[in-house]
Amino acid sequence: MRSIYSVHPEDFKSYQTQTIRERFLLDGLAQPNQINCAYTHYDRMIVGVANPIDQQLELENHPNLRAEYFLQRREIGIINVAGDGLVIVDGQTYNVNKLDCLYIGKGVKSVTFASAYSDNPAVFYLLSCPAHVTHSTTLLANEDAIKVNAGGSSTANKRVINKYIHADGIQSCQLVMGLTILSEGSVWNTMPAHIHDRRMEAYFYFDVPDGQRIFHYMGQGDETRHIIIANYEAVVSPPWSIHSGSGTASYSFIWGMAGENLDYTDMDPVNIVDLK
Ligand SMILES: O=C[C@H](O)[C@@H](O)CC(=O)C(=O)O
Ligand SMILES: [Zn+2]
Repeated sequence: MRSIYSVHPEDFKSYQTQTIRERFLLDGLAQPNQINCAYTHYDRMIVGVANPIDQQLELENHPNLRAEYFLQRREIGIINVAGDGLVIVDGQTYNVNKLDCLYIGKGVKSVTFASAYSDNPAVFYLLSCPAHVTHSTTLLANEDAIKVNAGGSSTANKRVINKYIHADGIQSCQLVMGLTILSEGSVWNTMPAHIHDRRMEAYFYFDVPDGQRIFHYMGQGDETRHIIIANYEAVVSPPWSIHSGSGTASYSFIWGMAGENLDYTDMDPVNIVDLK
């Protein structure tokens, strides 16, 4: 499992493209019949993708965790972004289809991923952070997620924010997770931008059309940089950084956070005119 270490904002100012990509971009996670995870030192969040095709994939323990099994001291949120999928949790099977979310609490010993159809396989995005108590394993279908309309077409940022794991949704220790779907013709996410020094965040872009890319902006509000991101790639946002993107076409992304609180709305906005 690849490790991503924390970066100081003063050091970040001197980074060129390649260093920004090495320190923050999580590419190559989605591989057929594999689970690939990265261990970040941002709130110890693990970011991963399980892409079962014609095999079941077991979430394996990792030496970094110094645990008896993956979820001994962790919780995990799972969102499927592709074909119909199954997640087997200590022997119980959950149907997790596109845009559905499954939360699994601390103490579960066995988590297995499978696709319902090998010719239209599931792609499960995973976020796992340390947990101190057990919250119930909970499946939330997309239609039952809280939806918030944001932005507008005149500013090319009309989108729907779907909240799954948060203070008023699926209960967790520190994980907050959901996804945002851009309307056709809208390309800007999270603009106006914000930071939240209390929580790290990771974005995972999906439904990016072939041949299109996302310009993802990061850095302190007056020292922004960008990296260009493809479908099924994730990017880590340090607590001091904005996280915002504009696509060359419409797209969707999963956001997820861990840290001090579970209040989705706890953000410190950066005015558009103050960005540099
Ligand atoms: O802290 C919250 C996150 O950055 C995202 O949920 C923002 C987002 O989905 C959007 O504005 O489109
Ligand atoms: Zn945020």
